[in-house]
Amino acid sequence: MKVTKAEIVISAVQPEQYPTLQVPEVALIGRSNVGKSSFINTLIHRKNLARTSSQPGKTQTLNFYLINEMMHFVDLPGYGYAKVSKSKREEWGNMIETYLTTREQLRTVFHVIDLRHPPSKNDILMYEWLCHFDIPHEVIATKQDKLPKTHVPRHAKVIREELGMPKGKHPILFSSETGLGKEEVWKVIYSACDIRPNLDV
Ligand SMILES: Nc1nc2c(ncn2[C@@H]2O[C@H](COP(=O)(O)OP(=O)(O)OP(=O)(O)O)[C@@H](O)[C@H]2O)c(=O)[nH]1
Ligand SMILES: [Mg+2]
Repeated sequence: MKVTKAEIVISAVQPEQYPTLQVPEVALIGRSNVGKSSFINTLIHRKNLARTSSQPGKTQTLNFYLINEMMHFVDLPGYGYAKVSKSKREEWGNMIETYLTTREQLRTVFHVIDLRHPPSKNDILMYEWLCHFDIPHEVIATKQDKLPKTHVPRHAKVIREELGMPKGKHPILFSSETGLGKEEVWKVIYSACDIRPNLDV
């Protein structure tokens, strides 16, 4: 996709603040600091439109980005960051759950997991939760660039097995550093959102 226009629409905490524009949406979910905001920047070729940080807990609201005036990326706060207070974590959990279970124009969720490590307990719970609520989702195994190439297949297999992904499904290998997986992700978006690329990259 050639992204000619990308802008933040709103940082929302309440459903009343969600954009009213009727365009298909894809959302990013995953552990704090796993690389959700970086994933968005990589897909749209922007350095830091979605704010990133080496400190976990950077994204604290539901951030809606409008792309080419035809779709939204929705960046969600991360889960599983121990240093965030219990009440904040509950608040974020409710915010995420409300969005994921009520947003009609949500077409798919990218569930981002760190390829270097086996999925955490929270990763597994989130995966099961998405399956339980029948929310369309794809697993993204990111930070591929941080692993020696020969280790990649073994790590991808651990993620598949620990999550209990069904036969024929596999995590999409991704790197925000090298752009690996970008084309595969855009294909998922075209299909889920029923949009056509203006120009392939
Ligand atoms: N090497 C490498 N670093 C990455 C990759 N993706 C993200 N990072 C780094 O990981 C850190 C966290 O990235 P973010 O995109 O801010 O993570 P996040 O999931 O949005 O984090 P929260 O908003 O805190 O939940 C940053 O220092 C990024 O530069 C990747 O694919 N490869
Ligand atoms: Mg973030």
